[in-house]
Amino acid sequence: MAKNTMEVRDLDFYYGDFHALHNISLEMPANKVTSFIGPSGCGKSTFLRTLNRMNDLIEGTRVDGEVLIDGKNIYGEGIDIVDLRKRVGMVFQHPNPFPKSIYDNVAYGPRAHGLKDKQKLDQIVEDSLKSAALWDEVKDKLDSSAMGISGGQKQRLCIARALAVNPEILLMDEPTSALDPIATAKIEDLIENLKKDYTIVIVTHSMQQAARISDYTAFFYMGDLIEHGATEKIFEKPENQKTEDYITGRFG
Ligand SMILES: Nc1ncnc2c1ncn2[C@@H]1O[C@H](COP(=O)(O)OP(=O)(O)OP(=O)(O)O)[C@@H](O)[C@H]1O
Repeated sequence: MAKNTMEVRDLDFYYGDFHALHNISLEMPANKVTSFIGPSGCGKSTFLRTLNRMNDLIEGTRVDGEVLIDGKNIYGEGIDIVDLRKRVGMVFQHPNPFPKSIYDNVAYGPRAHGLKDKQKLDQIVEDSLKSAALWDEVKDKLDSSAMGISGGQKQRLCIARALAVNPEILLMDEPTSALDPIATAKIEDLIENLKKDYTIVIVTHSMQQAARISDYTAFFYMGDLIEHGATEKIFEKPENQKTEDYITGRFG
């Protein structure tokens, strides 16, 4: 398996008695973008959250099956959740910077992991903001509040914050759905660039977005993974009738 490839095997997920995901198996290759699409409630976000154990925070949930990173099961014995969330970063639908300065938002993770050296922190903040294509816009106001920048800038700041702890995999849950088309285009360009260094998994409501930015697409329906494969194949020659109905707008 290539480094930082994520592979899910026979995964079932339950919210109490509700069986939300049924026997999902899927590989998300390194240095590629994999998109999850499907109608509302089909389980895309739930599945994304199983990939860094965010669902553990919801009471009464249960997971069966395996999620492997470089062959190691994140639900197996001896997994350190703090270390896992460092390796598998997450960006949410609504940009959620902390009510702190731009600098402190990005430095937050490295500091939480014990880094105190100012020079090293400065470098990480600069590198992360550059990687998130935000540096030029904020380099002269790093001490200003993160609450005072635009929505698109906030989302790139959240991406910088995720990158600052040096993850291997980046999960994004509808990262542009709260943004205007220009801010969306910037984030899409950024994703395209980031895949050189990271494995990227994104939930999107926009089929156009999935078609534009992803190498692989997985279509979910009512808790089942119906079909997955190369994005062009899914959009141009789907094998399953449900996939075809969805991408041609017949439902959802
Ligand atoms: N915390 C929860 N407790 C119980 N059921 C939940 C919870 N979160 C989601 N569900 C249910 O699990 C199923 C999958 O939801 P999920 O949010 O993963 O779907 P989705 O495809 O991401 O939807 P959307 O596109 O609307 O965000 C739905 O039936 C939903 O009602």
